[in-house]
Amino acid sequence: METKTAKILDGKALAAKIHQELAANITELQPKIGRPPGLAVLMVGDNPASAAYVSNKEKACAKVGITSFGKHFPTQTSQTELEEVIEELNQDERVDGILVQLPLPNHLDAITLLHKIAPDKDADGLHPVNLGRLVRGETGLRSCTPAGVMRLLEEYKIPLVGKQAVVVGRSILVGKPMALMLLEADATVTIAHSRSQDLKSITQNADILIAAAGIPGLITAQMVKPGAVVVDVGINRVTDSSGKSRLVGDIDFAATASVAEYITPVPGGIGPMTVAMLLQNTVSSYLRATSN
Ligand SMILES: Nc1nc(=O)c2c([nH]1)NC[C@@H]1CN(c3ccc(C(=O)N[C@@H](CCC(=O)O)C(=O)O)cc3)C=[N+]21
Repeated sequence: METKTAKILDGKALAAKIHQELAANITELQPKIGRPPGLAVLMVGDNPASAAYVSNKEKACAKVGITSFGKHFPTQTSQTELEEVIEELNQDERVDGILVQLPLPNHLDAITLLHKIAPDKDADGLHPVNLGRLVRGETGLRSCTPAGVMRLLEEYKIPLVGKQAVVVGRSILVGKPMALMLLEADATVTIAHSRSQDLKSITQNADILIAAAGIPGLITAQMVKPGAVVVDVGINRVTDSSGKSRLVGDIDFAATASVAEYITPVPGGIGPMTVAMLLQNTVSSYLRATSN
């Protein structure tokens, strides 16, 4: 019997292309504007995963010509101190984007902190003003991970109008804004989550299935409709039987690849797209800040 294999939605390649386009834009604009775009990345504490992500973001900035203002604070840093730093960055004309790396240490209130970021410098697109703009279909900074998913689907010309899209996960970071963006693109959207009954019967209807629950192996091949487009937003570090650590998504990739028409890999799928959208948001803020 012939076994089919899904085509790969290559986020890593598209992210590289977007980086090149942004770099070319910046090279052209910088002499006219008189300064490069700037992104401030605030990290608190020494969570090794966060440190690795932050360092990736800073490297990506350097590659495209965005100045990164890295601010690394000790774990005990107070809420007031961080709020003051954000206030200064809001006023700093060299800074177009501000990002607070999550998760934060427990004594800090992430929500209150994110509220302090000037909405037009909210490179992560997580400020309530930007989420509200998304609800209303207004222009604004869009959350990076779901924006990266949409950009990747667009690149491969995946039809969305009238299609059944199922988002598994309802976080503020991914699930909720993802559902809104799919709705904006005229898909018929269902949000499933940890309390959903009979998850399989829901996912089996999906023409477009987005897994964003953060649970390794949650989506098995039996849960996927043949010919579906499957997007894996999960980034889970697991230790395999030989004791080696590796990244896996929420989807059983090997088995699902023989059922789906398209699939995103982990790594090399949505992770790099998230970083590309962060840089793109920073450049849009730069254009807006300098165009008047
Ligand atoms: N304020 C804030 N904004 C975020 O966007 C944010 C955050 N906090 N906290 C943590 C999560 C996680 N996240 C990732 C982004 C890219 C990759 C990525 O590029 N991953 C590579 C692999 C990297 C590796 O090998 O470790 C890939 O999937 O190919 C992963 C994870 C952004 N986050």
